[in-house]
Amino acid sequence: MQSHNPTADHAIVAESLALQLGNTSAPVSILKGIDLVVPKGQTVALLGPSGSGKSSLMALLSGLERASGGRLHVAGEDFSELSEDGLARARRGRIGIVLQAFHLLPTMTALENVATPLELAGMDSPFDRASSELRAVGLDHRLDHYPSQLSGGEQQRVAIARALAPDPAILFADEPTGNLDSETGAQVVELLFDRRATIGATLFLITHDPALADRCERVLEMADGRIVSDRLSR
Ligand SMILES: Nc1ncnc2c1ncn2[C@@H]1O[C@H](COP(=O)(O)OP(=O)(O)OP(=O)(O)O)[C@@H](O)[C@H]1O
Repeated sequence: MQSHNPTADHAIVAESLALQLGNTSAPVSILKGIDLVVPKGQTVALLGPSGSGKSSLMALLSGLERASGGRLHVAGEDFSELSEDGLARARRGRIGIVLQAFHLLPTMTALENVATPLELAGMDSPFDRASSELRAVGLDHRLDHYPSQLSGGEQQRVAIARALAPDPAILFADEPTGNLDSETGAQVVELLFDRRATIGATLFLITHDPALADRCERVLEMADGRIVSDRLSR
């Protein structure tokens, strides 16, 4: 008989997740036991004061950093069992990440910025796929432009296209509008939610903006390394 694996039904299952930094003689406890279950396809906003641990939690959940303790399953993979290399492989294609600073490679065009990770992940027709995702974010006329030739809003749209082109199970976004003016930020948010809905990815979004948080189905709040509030917003 096949055993039922509850972690496969969820995008994220974290149990007593902990993160300590600093050296062993003077460890600093950054995350102090996070328990969190996120169903597939849910949109989750993470709020909390500066220094409360939001980016650190996202770094663990997205596989950018390893936890110091606890268990973590993400998109059906046991992240707690993986080495750094294993995490990098597990992230590929499963997880998309959009950060406040767009992190595009300056020597590559918009098209190359989106296509190269697809190529590295061994996906078919990376350039066709990249240009179709860039078209979906309204940048078909900017494919051959370098990041320095694009506005902030356009650069963030390239970053969104890069994150979504592999069809990830989970999209993580850390203050994705933090470097944009409010009108451009609002357009980028529309696009992010629209594209996410089209591919059905789970969304995990860090924001300081309560209005943006309310667009998500669920709102978590952190304080001092812990989740202190967890509510459904609609
Ligand atoms: N590499 C590090 N070494 C030591 N302490 C760190 C390190 N990175 C983060 N911290 C500390 O961990 C705590 C949580 O930081 P984190 O960046 O996760 O908070 P945050 O809620 O995302 O803050 P913000 O909203 O300002 O981005 C902070 O007290 C920070 O100083």
